[in-house]
Amino acid sequence: MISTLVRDEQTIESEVRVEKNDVFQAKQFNLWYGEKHALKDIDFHIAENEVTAIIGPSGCGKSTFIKSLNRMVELVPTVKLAGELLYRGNNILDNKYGVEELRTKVGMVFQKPNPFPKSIYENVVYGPRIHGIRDKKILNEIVEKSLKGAALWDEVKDRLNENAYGLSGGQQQRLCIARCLAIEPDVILMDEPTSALDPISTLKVEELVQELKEKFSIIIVTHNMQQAARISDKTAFFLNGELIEFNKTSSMFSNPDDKRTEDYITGRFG
Ligand SMILES: Nc1ncnc2c1ncn2[C@@H]1O[C@H](COP(=O)(O)OP(=O)(O)OP(=O)(O)O)[C@@H](O)[C@H]1O
Repeated sequence: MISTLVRDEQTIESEVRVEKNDVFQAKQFNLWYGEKHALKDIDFHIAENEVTAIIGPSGCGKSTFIKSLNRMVELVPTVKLAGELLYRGNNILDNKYGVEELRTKVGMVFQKPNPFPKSIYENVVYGPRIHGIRDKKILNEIVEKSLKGAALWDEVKDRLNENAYGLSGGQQQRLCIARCLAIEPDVILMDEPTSALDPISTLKVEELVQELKEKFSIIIVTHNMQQAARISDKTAFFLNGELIEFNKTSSMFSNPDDKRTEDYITGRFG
């Protein structure tokens, strides 16, 4: 009987902890904005080549959490951090860890498309140029590969020198994804990337996310629970700065472990 229980426990554990490497692990991670305790004792692991969705009501700490993963959150002067955030096994909160290097590995796409007021071409080569790539042939290859990766190439290949502001909102967001791919990241953070897009553009970005996870690990904040259910492998539910539940998306949406998760996903609050 005992051995059955032990085996069952292991099976439950392995449901989430499948045999893949973790890209990120949070260990007792805490964050304060001044006196405001915005993230509380977060223990969490994010597997590679998966889509991890972060859901929860407004103000629960979703954006704060993903902005911690590339240390962007530290741009807020009042921020205090405690605990550990491991990227590929190294604690990124360690003073010795280079933020620049981290940001070449962990790219980010924001809620509102934010292309630079430059040509489509210049937007994509911006990051590689900063990293010292000058060879025109290599830059051209990066542009084609990144735009293809972001499912935008066919729509823009004949207008690469036009200003990015001339693209539609959905195209601009895919350009921002291409700009992110151009630095060859390992992880892509997406903070509500479709909330400013129409349904067709949203669908394109969702399909793209499914393709991108073959090569990258994706962490996506979304207010849209149907979207989390459609595109993610695992889902984390945050509430008031706490990680309430983290599970396979199919399990969380069909049979949540915690009553608060159930209340949220069935629309009783939020
Ligand atoms: N720069 C800041 N200074 C002070 N408090 C902040 C700051 N940014 C966020 N907060 C607070 O931290 C908490 C978490 O905010 P966060 O933006 O991470 O929530 P969220 O879940 O992403 O919300 P939303 O879904 O509305 O974007 C909130 O109470 C918010 O008011």
